Amino acid sequence: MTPSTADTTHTPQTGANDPDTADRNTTENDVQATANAAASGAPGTADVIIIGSGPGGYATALRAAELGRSVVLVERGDALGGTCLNRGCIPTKALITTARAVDAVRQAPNVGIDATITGIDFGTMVTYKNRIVRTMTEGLRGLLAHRGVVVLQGEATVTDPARRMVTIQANGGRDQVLCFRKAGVSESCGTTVNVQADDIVLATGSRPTPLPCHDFAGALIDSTQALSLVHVPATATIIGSGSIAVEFATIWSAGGCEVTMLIRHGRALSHWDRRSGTTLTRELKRRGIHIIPDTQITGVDVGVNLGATVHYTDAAGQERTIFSELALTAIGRVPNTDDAWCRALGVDMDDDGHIVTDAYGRTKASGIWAVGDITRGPGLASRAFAQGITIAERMAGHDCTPVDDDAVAQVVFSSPEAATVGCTMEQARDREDLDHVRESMYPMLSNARMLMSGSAGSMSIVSGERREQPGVEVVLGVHIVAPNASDMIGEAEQIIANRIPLDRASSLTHPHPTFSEAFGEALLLADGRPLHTR
Ligand SMILES: Cc1cc2nc3c(=O)[nH]c(=O)nc-3n(C[C@H](O)[C@H](O)[C@H](O)COP(=O)(O)OP(=O)(O)OC[C@H]3O[C@@H](n4cnc5c(N)ncnc54)[C@H](O)[C@@H]3O)c2cc1C
Ligand SMILES: NC(=O)c1ccc[n+]([C@@H]2O[C@H](COP(=O)([O-])OP(=O)(O)OC[C@H]3O[C@@H](n4cnc5c(N)ncnc54)[C@H](O)[C@@H]3O)[C@@H](O)[C@H]2O)c1
Repeated sequence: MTPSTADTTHTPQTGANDPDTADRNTTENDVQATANAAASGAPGTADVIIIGSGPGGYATALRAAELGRSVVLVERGDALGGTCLNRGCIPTKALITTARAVDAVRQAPNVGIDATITGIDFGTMVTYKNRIVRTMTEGLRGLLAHRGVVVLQGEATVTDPARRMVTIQANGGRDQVLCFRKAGVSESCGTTVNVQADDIVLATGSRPTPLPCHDFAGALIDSTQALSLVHVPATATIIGSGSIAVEFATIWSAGGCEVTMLIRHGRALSHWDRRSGTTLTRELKRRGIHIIPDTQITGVDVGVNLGATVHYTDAAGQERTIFSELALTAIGRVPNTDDAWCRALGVDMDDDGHIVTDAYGRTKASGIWAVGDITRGPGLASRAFAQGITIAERMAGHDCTPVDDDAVAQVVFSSPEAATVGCTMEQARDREDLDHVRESMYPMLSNARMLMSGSAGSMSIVSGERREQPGVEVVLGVHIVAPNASDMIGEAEQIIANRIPLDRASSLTHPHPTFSEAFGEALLLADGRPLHTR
């Protein structure tokens, strides 16, 4: 397996042999065989070709290669890892590390440390973020090479869906498609490369949604531009109240920026459970973030070096404006499925442009699969990883468990964190397959570690019975706001996804004294056996 070069000025060399496993040897032999074919001008072949190297694409590639399939992964960007590693999860969390440190210093006097913040060096924050990103993307390149995945750098299009032919063209100012078989070693392999595969996996990801009234321009920026800033803005307006809005409010506010959030509803995370949204909104305000609820954006004025003036109507219907150095639009993302070649694949798409698949990632078109943000469901790296594994195993003929979107946990890495999995009380009440739905609220400050943290929080558990299993109460949803919510939600996800009965889940111990103990106590409370609560 290797790509063929349409202009055969260069014969690709084979990668170094890695004798770790027999499967790897098979793959390397395929590489050699098709490299010879490529030299004679025949089309390159692979068992699987994947378009896009984000979490969905690279997880599929890693698992497919592990299962002994020959894999080509195509990425048009310079770095591997897609949005998550380069413009999403990793850089934001690297910057949030600073926000955590700021919180710790603010809390320091309460625990006997005389500490104040005399300045925040955003340049150092950016260097730190870039170093983390580089380490992760280079690590991914090394891992892919180790598994025998051939990486091509160029713009991919599916040119013949029926034959599963993908054409890769040099892009980004380069006149050659680059081929990586070893980490860090590239070979030029022509301006255009064709690869024919048994299976094509689409993993082209998503991009920020612009405001209906104004595209991104000047000081009206998206999250990618926000991550490229080399200074903290003095003032910023953030439009939206989802994960991106709340995380940038946390980062910039910690860096000394005066942040105003213009939100459509009465609370941040309005599509989450009410208690979490209300608690988090209060905590963000307590940290100095200005939140204006029930607004509707009517226009934005921007100009080079002139900042951004956002026009909106407030809760009373009054026309208002707010001026700031920057305005960040964070109102969701659109799937990258609008290219003509993608529309011509013969796959079904929903009204938002998401590709429709079955539970295993298979589209309507034979041999074409889709993974990650281009499919309908939570736009999360964690989900894309799990989908990628499922697709690779299904393509290899394995019997595997599909991803259950209803049991995918979401975390917002604010201060404090917010985390959710499963359904809210309102959603559970509306479902016809559930009976005896109820909600119990655990008072977070009765947990010792919560008390020590100096932060407020909330935790609620939604439970009920599934009609198919009457008499067995199970956990249906868990919603947490707490400094370590991201660590606690994993346990809740296991309990919900594996449908562990509430009486069994609540009988497990939790190390003492920990934040996770709060979840154990909340389960006991939900099961009608409260210990340290009334
Ligand atoms: C600011 C931000 C923070 C986030 N934080 C988190 C978080 O903390 N936790 C979490 O779980 N999720 C987070 N996410 C979401 C997460 O990043 C995405 O869900 C995830 O990256 C989706 O993976 P993907 O593989 O579907 O697509 P992407 O990661 O978008 O990757 C798609 C790749 O395909 C490439 N591509 C597209 N078209 C072509 C083509 N024609 N040829 C070649 N290559 C192509 C693109 O260059 C890109 O590299 C965050 C997102 C953002 C924006
Ligand atoms: N920690 C994480 O897991 C994390 C962090 C960042 C981003 N992400 C992912 O990235 C994607 C994008 O995040 P996001 O925060 O942009 O989207 P989101 O879907 O989380 O939130 C969008 C917000 O924008 C608001 N909104 C929508 N249209 C609007 C309009 N016209 N005017 C004003 N407000 C409007 C919505 O009410 C909502 O509050 C999501 O899929 C998210 O899961 C995840």
